[in-house]
Amino acid sequence: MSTSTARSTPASTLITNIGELSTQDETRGTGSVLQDAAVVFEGERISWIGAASDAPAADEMVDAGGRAGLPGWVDSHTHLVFAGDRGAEFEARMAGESYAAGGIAVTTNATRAASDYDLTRLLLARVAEAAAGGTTYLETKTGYGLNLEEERRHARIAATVANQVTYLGAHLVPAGSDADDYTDLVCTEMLEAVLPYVQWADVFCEEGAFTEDQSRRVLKACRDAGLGLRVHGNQLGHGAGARLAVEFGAASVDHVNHLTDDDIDALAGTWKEWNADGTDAAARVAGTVATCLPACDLSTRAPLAPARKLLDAGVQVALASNCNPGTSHTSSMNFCVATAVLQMGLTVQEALRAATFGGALALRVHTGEDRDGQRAVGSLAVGHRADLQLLNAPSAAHLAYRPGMPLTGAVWRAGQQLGLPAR
Ligand SMILES: N=CN[C@@H](CCC(=O)O)C(=O)O
Ligand SMILES: [Zn+2]
Repeated sequence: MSTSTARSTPASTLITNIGELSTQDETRGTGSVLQDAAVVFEGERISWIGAASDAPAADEMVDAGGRAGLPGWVDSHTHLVFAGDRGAEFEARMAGESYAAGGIAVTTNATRAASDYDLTRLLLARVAEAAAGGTTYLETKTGYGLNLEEERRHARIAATVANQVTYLGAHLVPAGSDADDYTDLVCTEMLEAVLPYVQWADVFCEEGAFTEDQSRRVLKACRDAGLGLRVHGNQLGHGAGARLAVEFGAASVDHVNHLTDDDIDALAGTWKEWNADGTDAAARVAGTVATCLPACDLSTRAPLAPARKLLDAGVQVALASNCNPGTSHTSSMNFCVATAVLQMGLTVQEALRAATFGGALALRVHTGEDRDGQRAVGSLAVGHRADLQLLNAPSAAHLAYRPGMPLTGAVWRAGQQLGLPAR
């Protein structure tokens, strides 16, 4: 992600006197939360982590003053390439209307009418807003273009700003199109047009959007084209989304509000090897992450996704903002974490993990180098990307203990401290 708010970077930075450091580093096991800790960055990478009393010297020293530190948020599900406003639709929903996929068309009209300049400006502003809230790595999607030229344009613009881009041509069948003809287009020329810009493909498998059969065609064509897969599924009702995600080895199924026990078992099955005793942490093969979107659940008055049940079944969970103008007009991961703790039954550390390591797992950047040659994100360990946030609080529990308070105190992305808006 690039914004103009980054400050110049010293060769090395020591952040010391961190009262509580939630590393989310799996290899530390139960010792992943350090007290009185310090971290050293060299360029974009973490070069040292440990007790503040043992910390080496660095070119620059930041005294955290006992505040809490944690990885930057990894937001693995957003729709930030859009223009227009759907506040009236939201207000009608709060007055009793229910959410339907058809609202997507309103944003499609407004987005098609926006220039490249305006869409880029809007996207940059949204990414900067997310970064000011502690998000240091994010995915975004196409899906408001819904014709070949517009989907290509949105993918191209997204790729200039987001860390990873997902092709969601199969978001809605545009008005006046035959569903099967449109699905064919998504699977052929449109797919070819977006390929230079995207790493992932997604399909909205839901009543009012794409059927199981159409979704299967999209997933197959996109997999054959070499894209990683994800699915918008089980948002509005019990559907085929989670099942298809497992069948196709998708990296995530997102929303998951309406899951049967069989769906949960199928998702858990993809994590069997990961969860087996004695598997080396670095060598484990990731399964299908269940991505929960609490801000969306609240904004659509949907039943909250069963994050607790999923975790208890052994499924890896991510929390993401789903920032979009229809169902979740917020990029606040602090809000998602607070909701997951207060309403979805997660512990503080489980929610932090889902919003950092879980998102990285869903984007397959939890370990090693990502597709752009960048480093692992979502956890703090030597060699990982230096993405860290300090809270204006002594512990991360304050995110849920003081919900809605402006707790993001300082953010580093790839070793660069971001200039946060003054309060
Ligand atoms: N569910 C499908 N897509 C978006 C909503 C899109 C819209 O209504 O504009 C979502 O993830 O919630
Ligand atoms: Zn979405």
